[in-house]
Amino acid sequence: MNTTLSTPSSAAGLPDSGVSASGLPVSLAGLPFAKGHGTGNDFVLVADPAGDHDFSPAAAAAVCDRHRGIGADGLIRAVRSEHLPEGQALLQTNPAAEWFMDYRNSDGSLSEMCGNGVRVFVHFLLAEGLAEIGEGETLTIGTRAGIKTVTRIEGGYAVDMGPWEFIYPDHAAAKAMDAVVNAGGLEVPRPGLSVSMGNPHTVVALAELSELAATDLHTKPSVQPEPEHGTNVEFVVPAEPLVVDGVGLLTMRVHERGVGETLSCGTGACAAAVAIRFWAGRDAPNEWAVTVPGGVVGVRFLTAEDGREHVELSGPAVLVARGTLL
Ligand SMILES: N[C@@H](CCC[C@H](N)C(=O)O)C(=O)O
Repeated sequence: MNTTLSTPSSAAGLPDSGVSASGLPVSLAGLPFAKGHGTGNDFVLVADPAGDHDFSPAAAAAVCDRHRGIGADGLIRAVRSEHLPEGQALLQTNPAAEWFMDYRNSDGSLSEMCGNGVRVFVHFLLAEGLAEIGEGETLTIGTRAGIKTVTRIEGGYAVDMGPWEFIYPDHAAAKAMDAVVNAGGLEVPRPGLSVSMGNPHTVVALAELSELAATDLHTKPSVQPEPEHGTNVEFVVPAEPLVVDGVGLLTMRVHERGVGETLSCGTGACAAAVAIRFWAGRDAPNEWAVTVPGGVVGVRFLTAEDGREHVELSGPAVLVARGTLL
């Protein structure tokens, strides 16, 4: 007997209208990309100088899919600021911000900022010949969290992330915590502190590395109250002793908004240092080393030219591959 299976064209790998066999919009077919990471936080990077290739949330999610796409924690598009409304607004205050980092999480959602991403973004611009800086020189980058200055340093990049803020200033200052956080593997819910690094974070301190290892981040931790647009959640263990040679030592795992658990989060490392420094009090250091599953990033608190306290994030940036979207 002859049996014929009826298969929808998309499942057979045949394109639906407007979608190529890869599942991406046909308009993106042929677009070159690079793959890179910063301490294991990985990104697909696309150069789109004239802003011709805006990715829909679905297209970004398809590219970042680890089974059916290239696979990444986020998609980064390099666009000349003049071609995006957000970029044009930044150019009014700082004409040096030629390039804009258009960042999407792996679920396709936009984020204001990505600390590991902006280092890899600058590394990508240099590798593509779209910008040129030597060691000790800086590049001014537009992001949805404002302008960031990135300095090329030995072994990587240092980013002036700007000032940090409490998300609930009155509550945080009065009670030293402003959220209750629960996650699988924790015996009881924990107090958290909500910190903005341009994007939202909720930081929880744990006492032991064994407790950190037992925390289940396969599902999204519950955060009450949760910031309006969601939050990234950092679980942090301060070292014992906390400070060695003037540097505060932290170990962190993170559940990222729009992604899930990642090997590293630069803005999260900054938020973790902000919270632990706040809890530790007056004698806490200004320099921190934050160990994440994917490596170590540095965080420093500096008084900037504007007289405000800024956070500086430093770490490596690596490109691992180039290819073409089909
Ligand atoms: N991994 C990033 C943060 C990426 C954005 C985040 N998931 C959000 O939605 O805010 C980093 O290195 O900072």
